[in-house]
Amino acid sequence: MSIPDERDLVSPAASGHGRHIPPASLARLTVYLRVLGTMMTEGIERVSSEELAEAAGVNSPKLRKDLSYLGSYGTRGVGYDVPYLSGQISAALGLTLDWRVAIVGAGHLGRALAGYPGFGSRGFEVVALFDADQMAVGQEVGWLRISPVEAMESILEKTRANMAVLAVPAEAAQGMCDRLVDAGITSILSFAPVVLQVPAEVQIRKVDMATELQILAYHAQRAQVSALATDAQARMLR
Ligand SMILES: NC(=O)c1ccc[n+]([C@@H]2O[C@H](COP(=O)([O-])OP(=O)(O)OC[C@H]3O[C@@H](n4cnc5c(N)ncnc54)[C@H](O)[C@@H]3O)[C@@H](O)[C@H]2O)c1
Repeated sequence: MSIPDERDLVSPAASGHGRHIPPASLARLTVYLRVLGTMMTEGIERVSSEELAEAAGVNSPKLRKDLSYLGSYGTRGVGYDVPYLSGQISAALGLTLDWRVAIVGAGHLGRALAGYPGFGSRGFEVVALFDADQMAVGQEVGWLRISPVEAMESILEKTRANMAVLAVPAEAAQGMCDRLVDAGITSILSFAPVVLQVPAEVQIRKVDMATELQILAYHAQRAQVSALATDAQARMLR
């Protein structure tokens, strides 16, 4: 993901509890939600913060801090009610809303996203897929048919899309973003490697795998340096 900024924070209204949720906590909340979902399918009704933290791969003080943003503190000795906590996180993340996603750009990425069956169970229904290439228009991807971008506004209205994913080349991204905004879309996820300008009321997130890889490389290099330093220290003490 791109470097977090103010826009990466959930608005007080969206958090449902009047507090901003920092981006790192927000990311972990989605992990807790997935873990709680698995617990519910296994019929688990209560979970301690230690158990939930372990299943999510975090420490329990961090988990308790994250959940405190929702006003959820659990009950000492009893833990958290699994379905209730899951509902609370879903509400804070806005997942109780009906998210209907349109994908703009049906190339490698757009088709892979449109064909992925895992979004529905996480609350996101892909309702339309657009492309500017007449050769692509009409082709089927999963259960969707690629629509011509010329008809985007009317199809967005007809499908009641309220979220969009931009998977077009960088040079087409701002123009398509403007059209989405003009059509009333206020939540946009962009894969295009450009900075997009949107009005303040529009939420935009950028997915940048190259940035993620650079961050990963930085941490891997730090871990290597620190392992070498520990080695050298151990040799000196021998
Ligand atoms: N963030 C990441 O990690 C990541 C990874 C891969 C690709 N990307 C970016 O995602 C975008 C898509 O990548 P891809 O590999 O799918 O490219 P692609 O060339 O396979 O697909 C792009 C598609 O967009 C269509 N298109 C062009 N202009 C359009 C317009 N105005 N309206 C609608 N459709 C239009 C093209 O016809 C094509 O089908 C690119 O900007 C790429 O740089 C980002």
